[in-house]
Amino acid sequence: MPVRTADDPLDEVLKPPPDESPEDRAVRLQNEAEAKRVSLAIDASIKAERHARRKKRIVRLLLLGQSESGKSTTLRQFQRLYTPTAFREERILWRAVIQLNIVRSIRTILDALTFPSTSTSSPHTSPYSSPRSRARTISRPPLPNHPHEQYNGNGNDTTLTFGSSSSPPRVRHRHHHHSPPSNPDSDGDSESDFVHPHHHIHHRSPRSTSPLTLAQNTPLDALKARLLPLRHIEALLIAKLVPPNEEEATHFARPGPPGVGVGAGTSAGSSSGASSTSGGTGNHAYRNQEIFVRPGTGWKGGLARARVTYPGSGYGYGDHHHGAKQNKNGSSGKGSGGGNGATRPMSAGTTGLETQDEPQEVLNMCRRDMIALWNDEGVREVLRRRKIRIEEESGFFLDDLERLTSLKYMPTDDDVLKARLKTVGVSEYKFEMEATAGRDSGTEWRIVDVGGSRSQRPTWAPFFDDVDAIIFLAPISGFDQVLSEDRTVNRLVSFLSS
Ligand SMILES: Nc1nc2c(ncn2[C@@H]2O[C@H](COP(=O)(O)OP(=O)(O)OP(=O)(O)O)[C@@H](O)[C@H]2O)c(=O)[nH]1
Ligand SMILES: [Mg+2]
Repeated sequence: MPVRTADDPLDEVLKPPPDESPEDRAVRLQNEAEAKRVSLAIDASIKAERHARRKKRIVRLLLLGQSESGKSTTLRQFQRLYTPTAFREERILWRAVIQLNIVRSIRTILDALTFPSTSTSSPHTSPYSSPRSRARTISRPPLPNHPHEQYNGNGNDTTLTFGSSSSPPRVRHRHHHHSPPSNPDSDGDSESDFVHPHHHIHHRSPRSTSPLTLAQNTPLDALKARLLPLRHIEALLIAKLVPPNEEEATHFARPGPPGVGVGAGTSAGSSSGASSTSGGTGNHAYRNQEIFVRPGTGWKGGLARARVTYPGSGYGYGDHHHGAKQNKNGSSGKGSGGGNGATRPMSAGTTGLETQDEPQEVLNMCRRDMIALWNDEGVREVLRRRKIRIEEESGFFLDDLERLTSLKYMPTDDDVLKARLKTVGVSEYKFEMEATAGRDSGTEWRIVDVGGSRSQRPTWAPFFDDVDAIIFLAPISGFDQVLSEDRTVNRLVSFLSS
């Protein structure tokens, strides 16, 4: 039977040496007292933390619904109502999204004028065309492939006249001839869409000078040339919004054939890795696909010129991003980042964003032309006949150009809520109600925002387990609309089967 030499093996290890001097003994005792003090402090802190965690109520909320149903908008509403200070500080960062929304709306118009019906302005392919018109065109046969509607590559073959011409509607084809549609008012995507008392489409030799003008007597070609910098701005904004390592962050629309549209062949310029941001030989299939970024703060961080740490800010900028193929137990899962001590972009007034912003300067420079373009009756008529209702689309700001293009423009709360940036992936945001929001502090809200398009829905599954509430958003306008990702599916039907 073994003989015990000590009650505690540690005593054996830690016991003082037998020949310890009185001085060494004093030092040792002092060290032991200090160690005990630190240990007790750690115990007390752990106990207090446990107590606080038990006291704090955490509410987990999952936002679900189709794409464009308003999930991210609802999230922003939460931020606006319950963390107003943080929301206000962040508004300047939304300016880039609003700029991009504007630039893309303008390009949609110019594309509609430049590519009458074979290109992206077709309701069959343009995400900017009204969902209603898309719904109506679901079962239509493909567009007639009229030779005169095809782009010939020189960028000058199709020209439009706008203005107060009293000439009757007419279509002239210098190189091609075909019979006009039997019913000019039919709902089809026919040549008749482009015939209007106030404008005339015709083809001319590439060398001819455009006789065609906007109502303000501005030749369309000249206007397009003056709006060319918007192409660069579009690429620049995407490069700003998309983190450098984001491979599929954007299906950025590629420019059309050389020399056509808002601008052609403008490279991404300062692109810092935004994939396929531009290029002169783009594939039309990608031309008008909607731009998206991963949710979370990645794009916001990219916009901020400086960062600052807000200890105890109570607002979780360090939201947890979950990739499309990642479940919530993945490497970016809960428990890290966010909350106190999170890093967040600095806000307006301190970053200098409002004074040194190239896109804003370019928009300011182009504002007269953009306003003229949008307000031109002939242009409106072309859009109407093309059934492109950008004013019904999310991210529509063209009615507010005067204000939005000011050099000192600061997005209002409403602007931020209206801005459209598609979500891909899943992200969790932490909120702790600010005292100014008039609510009890102590409740932490964790809101999960997901991408709503059909390809994104498998990523929702892991988040059902651990939620206190789910808000499923269903836009009531969807009854006669179709999914942008599949225009053969009615939105309401898709919603009911989600
Ligand atoms: N008129 C109107 N527009 C709204 C309303 N709610 C949201 N919107 C607009 O509709 C768009 C909805 O976009 P998001 O909130 O980004 O939609 P989402 O559900 O997050 O879409 P995905 O990120 O693609 O899944 C925004 O541009 C809003 O401005 C509303 O109640 N009325
Ligand atoms: Mg969203």
